Amino acid sequence: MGKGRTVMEVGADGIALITIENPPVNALSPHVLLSLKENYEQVMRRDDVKAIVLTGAQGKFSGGADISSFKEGEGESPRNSSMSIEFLTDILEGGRKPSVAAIDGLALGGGLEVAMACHSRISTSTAQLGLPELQLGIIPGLGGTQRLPRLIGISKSLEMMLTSKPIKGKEAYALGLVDSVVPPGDLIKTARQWAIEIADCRRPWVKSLYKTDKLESLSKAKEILKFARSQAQKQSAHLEHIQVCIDVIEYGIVSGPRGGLSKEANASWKLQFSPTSKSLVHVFFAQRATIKVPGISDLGLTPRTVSKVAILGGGLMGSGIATALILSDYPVILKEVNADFLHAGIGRVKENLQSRVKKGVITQESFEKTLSLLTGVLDYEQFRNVDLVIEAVIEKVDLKQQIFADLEKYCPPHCILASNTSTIDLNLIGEKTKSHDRIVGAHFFSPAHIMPLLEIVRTHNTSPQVVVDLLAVGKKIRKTPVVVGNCTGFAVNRMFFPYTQSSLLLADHGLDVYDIDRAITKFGMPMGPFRLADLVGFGVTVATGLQYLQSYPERCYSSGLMKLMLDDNRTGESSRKGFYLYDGRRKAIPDPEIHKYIEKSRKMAGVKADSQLVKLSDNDIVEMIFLPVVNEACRVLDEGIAVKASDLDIAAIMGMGFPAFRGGVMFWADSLGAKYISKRLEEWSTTYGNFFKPSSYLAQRAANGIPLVSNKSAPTDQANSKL
Ligand SMILES: C[C@H](O)CC(=O)SCCNC(=O)CCNC(=O)[C@H](O)C(C)(C)COP(=O)(O)OP(=O)(O)OC[C@H]1O[C@@H](n2cnc3c(N)ncnc32)[C@H](O)[C@@H]1OP(=O)(O)O
Repeated sequence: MGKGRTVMEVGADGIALITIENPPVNALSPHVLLSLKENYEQVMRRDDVKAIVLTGAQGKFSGGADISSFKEGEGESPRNSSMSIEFLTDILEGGRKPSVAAIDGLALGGGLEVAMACHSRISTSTAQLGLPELQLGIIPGLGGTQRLPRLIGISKSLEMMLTSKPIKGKEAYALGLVDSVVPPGDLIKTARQWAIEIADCRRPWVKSLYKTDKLESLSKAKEILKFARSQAQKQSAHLEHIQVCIDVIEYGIVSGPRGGLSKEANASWKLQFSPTSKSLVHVFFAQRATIKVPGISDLGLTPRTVSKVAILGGGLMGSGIATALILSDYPVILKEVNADFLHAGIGRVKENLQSRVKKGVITQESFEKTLSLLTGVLDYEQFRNVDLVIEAVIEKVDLKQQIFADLEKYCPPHCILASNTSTIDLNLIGEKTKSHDRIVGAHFFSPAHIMPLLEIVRTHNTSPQVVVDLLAVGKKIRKTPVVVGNCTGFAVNRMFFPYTQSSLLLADHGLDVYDIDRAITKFGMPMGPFRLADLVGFGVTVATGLQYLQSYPERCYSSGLMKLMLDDNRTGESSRKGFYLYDGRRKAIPDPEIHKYIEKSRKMAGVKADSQLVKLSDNDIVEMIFLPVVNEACRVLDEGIAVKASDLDIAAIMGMGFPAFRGGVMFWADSLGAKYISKRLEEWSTTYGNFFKPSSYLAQRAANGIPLVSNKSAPTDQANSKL
């Protein structure tokens, strides 16, 4: 990110046009803000300037404060307070000359806050306006908590801040956040005219900070804020900054906006250095770094056009993938083996789309249009002009081998041949073909049209062009791709296996499964391992567990617990009986009966209930479950299966539900330190066996006293050499 600047041009009409220039998103770096302040000090002095139009270069107003500079200034006194009060409030908003913001593209965070300090805002209909600071663990720090409620009311402004979702220019106009919506070509001209009219007192000179007409009454305001506070407490108990944001808004309403500004500035500065913000900022950059893959994205390859996609298998995965693709305008051919299966597959796609219509995400009209992109087939006839095939049939090696041999016959030679397998070695799948360079894994997560992660699995033979093509498809369907190497379980499932196994080990050793689920949920996972096993179904978990046992026998804890329950027709949520019992509304109710299975499983494993383990604290439970996950993540990195540690953070957050506010599994591990993790694992391995044995990568880092991940977003040397 460059340091940026603002550029000023004074026209014969007396308008100073100030343009923010800091590609790619015109972020408000300290340089940009300083330069803006200097421009303003100059225009206030110049007699030839009547009014100011503020805009952003390259069709983007501003993407907000420069996130990469957040770590600067820790321990110093707040910089935001002088910016939000002395500059924005006293010079820009309080100055003798009016300012109009001309907004195209983005006005996010600090960008929108600067625009709100202007006396009027003109935007295009497609401009995106929002205050997404909360998603970074901070609160708006340039007056947003005070000006937005005064421009559009508390209810809507709370919604915008709490969801971090931007609104488009048209909606902003309806709410009163912008004063006019014009085509991009008329933006600057209109803003100039508007600024002149304000200066000539032909239009109102509005200071947002002191507007009151949109604010709800004090009693109503308190009611809205109380409700928001209790909702946030229920949904995001770990996230203190949400409560701080609500407090700051309330303070401004009760004590006046000027006091609100100071409180906001201090709180936002402090939050910037909180562990939550550091984690979420790491996640922001880690997510954007997943597409930077050495030996792939640095070759200067251009993605080839993918105009048509074919999917094999209309089950849960295949139909979800088809839904994701047609929703992004890809024409899709869905192949099944018989008319009944095909009918069911298309039915699933329809249901996925219908649920969007019900939620108001798409209209009935766009439902019809989207569905018309899907064609069901029973043979390969229409595969002759597809550019990408995604196989999503059941996990049977011989079936997949036959399918890939057929695909080689029927698809054009340039067509990418992808498999959605979650565990099977891709070399095995492609064994009966000569097309190894175009075979790749496209591992989606269920439900595929909703879950944001796409694991792109490359073998030693997959061509970089194919990976580049798939990265582009992933971007178009709005998935976050993580490029990984080929092995049993790839990255996400490799991390999932020890998660499930350590939970089963603890249960066999006498720990209450409901206590485990509670401790893990308290840590921030959406549900505990046993509730998750019920959701996924024991059949799948037992089958994938076997694959792991075959591939990595030296470090498996093999528990018979789920198999025992499966044999008794307890399959998980689908049979309304798993570790929990389920009523008709999916409520999970603990079942004392499960002790019977645990007793049996314990006997089979030849272990005894351990009085030490039974007394474990919540923190110890979390560590006994997640430190083996960290250990496996270290192996994945060491083997070059993942290119960089930050990719594993994203894979854990988006594929496993690891709490983003902890920064991902490796970022969290670094907060504990390799030495501590290795020591704990070593202790447990002497008592409970090899399952806990620290990997050589971890042990080496611990012994040498270096952080687990020395440079979190830099590729490992091993990754370069092995992939
Ligand atoms: C004081 C204030 O209240 C505090 C704030 O303003 S906090 C900042 C608030 N703003 C935000 O949260 C916006 C964050 N950015 C985004 O959501 C998206 O980047 C966007 C919608 C602006 C653009 O999305 P998109 O076009 O898909 O591009 P995207 O790949 O995300 O970003 C392009 C590049 O700009 C960088 N970038 C985007 N916004 C940035 C920002 N605010 N600061 C620093 N870098 C930023 C990205 O890291 C990326 O860099 P890279 O090319 O080196 O990987």
